[in-house]
Amino acid sequence: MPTIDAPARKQIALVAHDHRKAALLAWAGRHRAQLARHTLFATGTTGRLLAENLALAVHCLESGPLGGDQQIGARIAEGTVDCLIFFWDPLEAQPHDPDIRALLRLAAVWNIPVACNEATADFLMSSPMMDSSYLRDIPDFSSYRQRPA
Ligand SMILES: O=C(CO)COP(=O)(O)O
Repeated sequence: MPTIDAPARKQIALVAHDHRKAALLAWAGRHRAQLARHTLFATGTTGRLLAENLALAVHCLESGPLGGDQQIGARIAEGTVDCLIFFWDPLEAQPHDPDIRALLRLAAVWNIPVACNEATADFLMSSPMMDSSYLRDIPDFSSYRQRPA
């Protein structure tokens, strides 16, 4: 099975919907020192809040509803995301729901570790695999790519 070598310094994508941003900020504050050892990127507003409140270096993409979720999805397909922390809001419909579903779908396709709440995010951060090299299996899509049209 093909693998991607996720190095000790991970590329972590962070995303939170508006009603979940406070929870993500509180969570990120608890893990700030560890997060700072990785490469962080985020949808626009989430990234700005992380940078302003926690002084973390974050590559800010476009705001989610304006295409930020799709930008992260594209990076997943390109193999440049090692982990996704996505505090999505289970209690409010989002105008860009198709983009959100697409992002979560691509994370499943490419076997990306995903946390959608604090408890799972805690588990991810406490994993020894987060701070060391990790060989992530990716499915062998060669026969799918070569299927007859
Ligand atoms: O809507 C989002 C993810 O679906 C988050 O976008 P912002 O970080 O720009 O608020």
